[in-house]
Amino acid sequence: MPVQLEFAKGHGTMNDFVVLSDPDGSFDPSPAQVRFLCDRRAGVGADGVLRAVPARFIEGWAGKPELWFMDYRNADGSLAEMCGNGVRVFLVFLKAAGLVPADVESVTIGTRAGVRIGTYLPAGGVRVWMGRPAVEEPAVEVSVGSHTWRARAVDVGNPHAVSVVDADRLRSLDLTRMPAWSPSDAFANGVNLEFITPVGANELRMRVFERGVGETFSCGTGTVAAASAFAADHGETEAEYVVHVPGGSVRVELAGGDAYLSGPAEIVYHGTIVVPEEEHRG
Ligand SMILES: N[C@@H](CCC[C@H](N)C(=O)O)C(=O)O
Repeated sequence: MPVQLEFAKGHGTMNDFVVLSDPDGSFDPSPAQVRFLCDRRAGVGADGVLRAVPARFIEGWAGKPELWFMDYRNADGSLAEMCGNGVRVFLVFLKAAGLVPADVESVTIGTRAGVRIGTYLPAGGVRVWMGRPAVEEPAVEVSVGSHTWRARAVDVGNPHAVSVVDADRLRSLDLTRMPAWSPSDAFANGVNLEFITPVGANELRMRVFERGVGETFSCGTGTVAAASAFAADHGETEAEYVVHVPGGSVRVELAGGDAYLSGPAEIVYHGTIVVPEEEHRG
């Protein structure tokens, strides 16, 4: 049966999401329903879906059952462990929807990568504790067209591979198709691919090809991966970077092995949509 849903549309540095409130765990969208919601022509249009659901409804969740869980899906219907821009938008949504007290300063949420803690910033936006990224030596290769770079694999709860490229190349990269990586079995579950170039003291510019989406205007976990890889290249463990992406800028702090991501997030409209049960294209 088709389902009528209320939704919010939000974004963080133009990485955009359909946000759903599901307090009684009654709407677990199928991959086809996620694809419909994210379809920019036939549906709402977004890079992913964020479902706010109490963690007790998530199979396998071993943490506190009363937490709000950010159930994230990519636009192609696949599940991902984490979404950095999504956490900020999720926190803004929780407050706007009255799902957390209006005067709360920080919220701990569940994700498939574990808990994350977001703090509302006085000037707007959210700062998120992003866990402890695991950075590998540059042992994989990533290719776009005829160009190949060594890349570091970085685990930010979800998988990333970060390549440093020169500024002209960054501008002209063709990310309309998924870049290739080698060895081909390096990322059994796929990977998000970041391309970065330094643009000033502690400033990076980044483009990204996201697993399950394609090129997006921003990827929060990707910016944390980029900062972590760049810091590792320079033997730094304590560092702070502004990362510029096509959709804006975010700040990444690395301190004692922990990473923090700060940036804007907003809900831009609300709506109602009837979601078909099955694939909507014939
Ligand atoms: N845009 C997100 C990352 C979303 C998940 C990613 N595509 C994956 O499959 O791991 C972010 O802001 O981190």
